[in-house]
Amino acid sequence: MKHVTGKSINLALSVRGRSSLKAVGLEDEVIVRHAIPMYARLIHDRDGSRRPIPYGKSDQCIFSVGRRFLNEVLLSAAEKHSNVNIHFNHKLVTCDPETGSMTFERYPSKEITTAQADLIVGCDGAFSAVRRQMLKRPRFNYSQTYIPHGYMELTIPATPDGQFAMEVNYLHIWPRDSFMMIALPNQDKTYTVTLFMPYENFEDLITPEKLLDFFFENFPDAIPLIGKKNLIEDYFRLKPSPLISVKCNPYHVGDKTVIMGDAAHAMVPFYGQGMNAGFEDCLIFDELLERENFQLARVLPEFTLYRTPDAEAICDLAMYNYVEMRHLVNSKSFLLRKKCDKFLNLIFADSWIPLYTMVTFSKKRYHLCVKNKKWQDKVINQTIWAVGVSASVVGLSVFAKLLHNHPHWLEAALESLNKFKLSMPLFHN
Ligand SMILES: Cc1cnn(-c2ccc(OCc3ccccc3)c(C(=O)O)c2)c1-c1ccc(Cl)c(F)c1
Repeated sequence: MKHVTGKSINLALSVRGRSSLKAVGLEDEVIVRHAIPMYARLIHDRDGSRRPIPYGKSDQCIFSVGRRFLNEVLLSAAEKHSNVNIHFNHKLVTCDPETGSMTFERYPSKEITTAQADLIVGCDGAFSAVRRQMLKRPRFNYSQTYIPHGYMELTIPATPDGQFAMEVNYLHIWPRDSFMMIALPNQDKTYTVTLFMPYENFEDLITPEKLLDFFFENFPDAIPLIGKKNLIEDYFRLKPSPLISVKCNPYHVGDKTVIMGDAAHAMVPFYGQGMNAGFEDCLIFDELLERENFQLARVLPEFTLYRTPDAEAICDLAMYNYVEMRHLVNSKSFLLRKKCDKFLNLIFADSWIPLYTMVTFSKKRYHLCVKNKKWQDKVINQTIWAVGVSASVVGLSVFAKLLHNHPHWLEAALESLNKFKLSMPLFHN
């Protein structure tokens, strides 16, 4: 698979994305025919040990799907509709979001062609050409953040006998402080490995020796899996891709233009929700079309109003995870975090659900996941505080009762304290 800079080779599909595929009758084709379920994380430690942490019940899994396969399935399904015309190799050069006029440059002829739309739906990614035109309009809010980390995709080939080189139904994670690496399985028995690292670290690894030393120190078990030759060739052939988070508002212009997916809310990949959020945009937009009887003048502003809090919440959660995960210096801290999550969920059952579980394995609106998490934290803190206070009260009353029943214990304690003070020159005033 040729690496296209900035486009990950495989993606994590979870329940939100599945629901959108189901709505267009493609869930089985993607899930049954192609996707590889990952029922747990497999945390790789520096010493080469691996520990699985299941996502939860057996039906709670995320799926690894290939971008190319997904594109092919979606395009094939779209072109089956007689009213769909697909024009490849047409780059949108500019558009007028208010009138729906569009100008394209054809590749490779560079011929300019125009078109007029009743509705422009801009799903053209984090560096959207449609959004660029919206940006020129008054009262269009926009913010973007490049994080110091970049990412590079490497490959773990299949074994000589054509099998997966690692355990297959896992999301492989190597948590290493500010370096993070993950691997998702592909249908061709390879793994796509994504190395997340500050650009300055990528820039430090300028020779094969430095690269191998770095991997030997941080990801020793990955060297034989990727292969030294492949690692060196891929690493120096590719360039790290930037990671950007984009928020903007509104997502529409009048009844003529709407943006969705990364064009509307690009997020850093540390929640594995980018594609799921974009697919969920489509489902929500479709439901609004039905509900408002295709009145675009109502549907578009409603889409902005409804979707903005959720899109911004998941952008914030992904950035929050980016910060959090860098403090998981090794697998033990990652494991501890997840064990705490599991313990609290066991103790507080349905009133305490790990945030990752709410986001990944439910369709609860993203902003309500955050709201619920804040409520959960408040309840936990209050519960722990109450347990702490009552334990102290109980402890003190037991202590007072003991002293009441054995007054000589207090005399003996005070006498030995005096002796200790006399023996310590520090206490002499
Ligand atoms: C592609 C994909 C799909 N889901 N996730 C994901 C993300 C976060 C997770 O935990 C957050 C957390 C763990 C421990 C402490 C705080 C937060 C978990 C998990 O719990 O398994 C899984 C990723 C992913 C993407 C990039 C990196 Cl670097 C990564 F490690 C995983």
